[in-house]
Amino acid sequence: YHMQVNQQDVLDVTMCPSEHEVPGFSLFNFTPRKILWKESPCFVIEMMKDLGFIDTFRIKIDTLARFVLYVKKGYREVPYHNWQHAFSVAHFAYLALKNFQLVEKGYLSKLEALAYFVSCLCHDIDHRGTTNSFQQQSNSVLASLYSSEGSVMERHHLSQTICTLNTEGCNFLDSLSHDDYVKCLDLIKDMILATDLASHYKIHAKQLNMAQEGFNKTNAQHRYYLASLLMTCADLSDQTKDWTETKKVAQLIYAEFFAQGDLEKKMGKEPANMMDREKASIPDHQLEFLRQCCVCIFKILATIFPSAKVLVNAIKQNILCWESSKRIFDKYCVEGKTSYEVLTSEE
Ligand SMILES: Cc1nc2ccc(C(=O)NCC(C)C)cc2n2c(-c3cc(OC(C)(C)C)ccc3Cl)nnc12
Ligand SMILES: [Mg+2]
Ligand SMILES: [Zn+2]
Repeated sequence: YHMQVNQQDVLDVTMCPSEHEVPGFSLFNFTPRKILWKESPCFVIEMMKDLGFIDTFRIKIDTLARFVLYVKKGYREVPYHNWQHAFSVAHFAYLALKNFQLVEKGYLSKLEALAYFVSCLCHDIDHRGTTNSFQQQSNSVLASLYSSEGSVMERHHLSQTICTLNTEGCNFLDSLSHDDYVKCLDLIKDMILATDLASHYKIHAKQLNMAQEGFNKTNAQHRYYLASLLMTCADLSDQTKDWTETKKVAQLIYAEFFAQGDLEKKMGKEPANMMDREKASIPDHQLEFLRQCCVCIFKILATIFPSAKVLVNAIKQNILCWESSKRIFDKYCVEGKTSYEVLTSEE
């Protein structure tokens, strides 16, 4: 596991000009996918500087730069679960930390805030563009490693994160006290494992009544539920942006899902409808996912942080857009086009 990151790349990132004042960068409606690939490592450093992590944890910039470059290289060029997804998820963590004032108001400790941002950046490292159930079905190496504990992919993302930290010259956490270091890795473990959809469904009800009871900062369970909620919100943050962004992201997600479905057919398996490019009805599936999964999660967030109401409204706006585009899909699908052809053709 020694992909080379060359010294010049590290220097470029450490010297990145701080005049990265992109208008609206710290607003919820900013779309991080517009940041250039080449410049994204610089923006990660800028965000961490802005969040005060560099000073608080005495982080060496060249070590951090090397870590970020290795993490970026650790992502594969799959349609959705790539570095651009990781960067956009970390950007949402930055927005949440700043706009909800998570540390200032005592919702997260400084260490939890650092763990949250780093977990978002690393939460899908080395994703292959296939689901946990596909790991079992295909008897992948990862399934043999982790299927007894579940959350197969998430355990792999965690292990890749630890490996990257232990790579020569990459451990930017090495100035933390021993206790803080152990605590930080524990938090990263909980946070990355929280991004497994199955884990989310297990604790969703508990997160709901935590929000209704009122978040209690001294309750360790509440702090765990909040950290998990912040991870899933970050992972789904594409859905809180404008319709053009949401539609673009849907094209990427289904490119991945249908590639898996094609693989499953080659393996003689029957893919789920959602993975089958011939059978999937994208608007219906997205409407279900937004109504069943996204809206609920962000409503809980908005119960704790009223300023997150704008995110719920953005998702509701996207639901309306999927409903109106459903009529167009239905018309074209009658003419024999697949859902995906309509999604990728209509401008
Ligand atoms: C736009 C959008 N549509 C989706 C439609 C279906 C599914 C899906 O996995 N269905 C279950 C089947 C595969 C067994 C996920 C979707 N999805 C996610 C997503 C969220 C995840 O997990 C958290 C963050 C915990 C919810 C984990 C992975 C992914 Cl890809 N992100 N955006 C989307
Ligand atoms: Mg994931
Ligand atoms: Zn993700």
